[in-house]
Amino acid sequence: MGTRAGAPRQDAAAPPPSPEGGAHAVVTTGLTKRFRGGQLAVDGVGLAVPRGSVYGFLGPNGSGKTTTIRMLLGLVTPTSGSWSLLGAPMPGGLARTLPRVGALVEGPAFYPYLSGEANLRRFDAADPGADPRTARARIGAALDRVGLTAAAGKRYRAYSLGMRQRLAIAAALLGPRELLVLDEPTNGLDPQGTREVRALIKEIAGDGTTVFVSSHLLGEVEQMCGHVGVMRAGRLVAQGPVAALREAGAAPRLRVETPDVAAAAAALSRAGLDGVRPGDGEVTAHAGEQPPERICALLVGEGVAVRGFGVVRPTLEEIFVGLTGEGFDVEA
Ligand SMILES: Nc1ncnc2c1ncn2[C@@H]1O[C@H](COP(=O)(O)OP(=O)(O)OP(=O)(O)O)[C@@H](O)[C@H]1O
Repeated sequence: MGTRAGAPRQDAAAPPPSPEGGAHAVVTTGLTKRFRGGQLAVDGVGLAVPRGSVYGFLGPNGSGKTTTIRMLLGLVTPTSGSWSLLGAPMPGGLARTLPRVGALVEGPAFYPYLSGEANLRRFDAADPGADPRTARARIGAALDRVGLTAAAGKRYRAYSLGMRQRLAIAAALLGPRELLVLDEPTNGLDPQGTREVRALIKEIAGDGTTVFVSSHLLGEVEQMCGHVGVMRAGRLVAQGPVAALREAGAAPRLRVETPDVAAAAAALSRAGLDGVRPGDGEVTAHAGEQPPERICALLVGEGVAVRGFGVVRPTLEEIFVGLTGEGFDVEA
């Protein structure tokens, strides 16, 4: 989609160096929202979003992602807790900080009969903080950033789903942004549109912008994000680099295929292995410190018919299902 390839250009997404330091673009402490009526939507969430990261905010529908995002942007008042954006404590710093934050929470309503460019002009004109004198350059840069320069004059209704969503992201990039917050940006897109948006997010992150992106799709987060925060029923149940979560959650297990399930399970327990789980024609257990070949020899020595033997690591999906207690949609 892009015309990137290193050519110098005015880039709406490239942030200027931030005067406010700090290793994190977003920090929350005990962020909580209880709606009138008693619903505890977000419960003591402590986010730490490293600057420059693509941070996937992952959780099933209804787990509190949108409410958290709305609190970050000052659209919903937290019941308790505190937060900062780009190093500035909120909500006091909202007016000063929000111009450096692009957000796509509920997609902007675009006019079908206007071109993409004309839609952005209207959108920009409605922003009291946007300087009309620089509108043309900023709109041009945003369209370029999302790869819509060639289609700028085309009517919105003729845009594909992916182009429509890229235009919505362009609307969030009408100024230099240090942080881009996207709530389920690929929801409702076809596979091609999903690929376009995912590639765009990676490009924007490549410019140095921190991207905070929510999703209920594990596969999507795995493909796009270096960091992840996992929500379950309003609580943040895990957070960190994807690789570290994978490593921490992926304690290797021994898997023994055998018709003698009960005998194999008993032998593994006697050998001191934890987490022995008999299954259908197989037994698994935590691999522990003992060399697998010794365990295998021990099983054979005890007369267990070993048909297959191996060390397996849980997939990322299995780790997250363990964390959230429910299945994730892994399609992306
Ligand atoms: N304005 C509101 N008033 C009362 N309850 C609400 C309100 N907004 C959200 N909730 C509830 O808070 C919980 C969290 O919703 P939220 O939209 O934040 O979750 P989510 O993870 O973003 O899910 P989804 O992707 O489906 O929007 C849900 O149970 C929802 O019904």
